[in-house]
This record gives sequence, C-alpha cells and structure tokens, in this order.
Amino acid sequence: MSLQQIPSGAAAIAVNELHVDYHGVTALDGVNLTIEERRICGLIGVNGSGKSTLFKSLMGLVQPTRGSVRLFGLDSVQSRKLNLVTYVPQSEDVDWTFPVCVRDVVMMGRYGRLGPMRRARRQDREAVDHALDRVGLADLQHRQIGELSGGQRKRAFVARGIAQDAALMLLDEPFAGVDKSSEGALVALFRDLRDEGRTILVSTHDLAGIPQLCDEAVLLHRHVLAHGTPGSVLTNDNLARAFGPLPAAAGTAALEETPDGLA
Ligand SMILES: Nc1ncnc2c1ncn2[C@@H]1O[C@H](COP(=O)(O)OP(=O)(O)OP(=O)(O)O)[C@@H](O)[C@H]1O
Repeated sequence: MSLQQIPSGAAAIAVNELHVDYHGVTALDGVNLTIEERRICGLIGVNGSGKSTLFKSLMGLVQPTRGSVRLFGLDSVQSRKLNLVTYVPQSEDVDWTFPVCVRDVVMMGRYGRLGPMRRARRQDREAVDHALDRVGLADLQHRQIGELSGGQRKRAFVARGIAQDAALMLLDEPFAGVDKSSEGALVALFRDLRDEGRTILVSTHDLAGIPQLCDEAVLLHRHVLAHGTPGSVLTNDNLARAFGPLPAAAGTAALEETPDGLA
C-alpha cells in the first residue's frame, strides 16, 4: 500500500485507555491519545515516563495489559502488514556492530513489498536510491552502519522508512547524539515528509526545538498530562507537573538557554 492508498477518515493514531505493565512495573496507565494525519507531534516527558513503551505499543512490540491501539483504523498487525508504519528506535536499542551496510538497512524498508521471489526488483532499488538521496547518504551507502556518526545513523533509519513509503513514522529520540547542523537538516526533512502527507510522532528532550518542529505536542507521564499546540502544552504549570519545579523564570524562554531540556 502506498501513501496515496492509506485508509481515509480514521486518525493516524488512536490510543484508548492503554495500560502496559512490565512484570509489575506500570509503564503506561490509561493513555488516551488521538493524532490526526499529516501532523508532526512531539512526545515529551521525563526519563521513564513511558515514551518508548508507547512507541513499542503502537508497533505491537509490547502487549498491553488493557486498552487498544489503532493506526489509520487498523490494529498494529494489519498496519505493519500494509507497511503503513515505520519505527526508528533509540540508539541504545540497535546493535551497531551488526554486519550490514547503510544500503542494506535502507533496503530493509522494502522487505514487506518484495515480490514472490523475495528478490529486490528495479522499483525496490530505485526506492532505496531515492531514499538515500533524500537523506544525503548516497555517498556512504556501502559503509557498515556502525561506522557512521550519530546523525548519519538516524538518517539511515529515516531513509529505511522513506524507502518503505510509510505513512506514519515513529521516531524515538532522533536528535540524541546529533550535532546542531545535522539536527537542522533532520528538522527540515521531517517537515518535508509531513508536507508530503506523512504523520510523525517524535520523542525529544529538546523542548526549545518543539515549536519550530511540531504542529502539536504531548506531555506524557505514564498517561497524557497535556496535548495540544506547543504553546498550550509547554507552559510552566505543565512542565512543573511533568518535570518537577522549575528554576525561577523557567518555561520555554529559559529552556532556550538550556536546549537539551530538563530530563
Ligand atoms: N523491558 C522492561 N522491563 C521492565 N521494565 C521496563 C522495561 N522497559 C521499560 N521499563 C520500565 O517502564 C517504565 C517506562 O520506560 P520507557 O523506556 O518506556 O520510558 P521512556 O520515557 O522512554 O524513558 P527514556 O526517556 O529513559 O527512554 C520505566 O519505569 C522503565 O524502567
């Protein structure tokens, strides 16, 4: 299924009363969240607030104790089968010593679309070439993935999602370990992907960067504390509830001086 063929009418993400426990540790406790198509939504919260668990729940990688997840009106198995969703995990969750080159990683985005012989066809190779060009990694495509810088690694995984033509991109801390100029290039890329019709949920600790990047923001603390425009979410009151009391003159103005945020 291509971007043009996604089921219409349903929200890109619809989470209803989602609870996730890990052997007695409650990671998510009654999350309700709707994100419409063609939006960039920033996901923020302290370490341990459940951001990665929410991503994994959307991908069907962890089993909820209760509640439901729908992507474009479909459950996570169906939405993955139709190649609608891609996930860029946190760097810690990736084995960077794995003997694959950048091109191999991007080609993984085509696996769900390969023909009956499971061999890459011309359209698969062209999709990979196009994705590598878009993220500026064509020259490095034969490098082992672990030989790339932090920003290049993230771009390789984003390219995998572009090659897949995923309508929904789940990006877990894509700016961690990325220098400022690479971060600017990623922000511009994410906005272009949104303008093409994709939906992006992106977790970040860079609170000061959210108004420039995101159409909306979600403040998570095992459940949704606030959801709305960046301005309505990034208030001193909300941030104090999520992160604890802030220093005097806090809020987004102060966060601009500490761009890595509070977490
Ligand atoms: N596999 C696991 N087994 C047990 N507990 C887990 C597991 N994964 C996460 N947790 C716990 O669930 C809670 C939420 O973790 P999660 O990684 O989803 O938060 P997070 O907001 O993504 O944190 P961070 O910003 O540090 O990545 C934490 O208390 C964490 O310790």
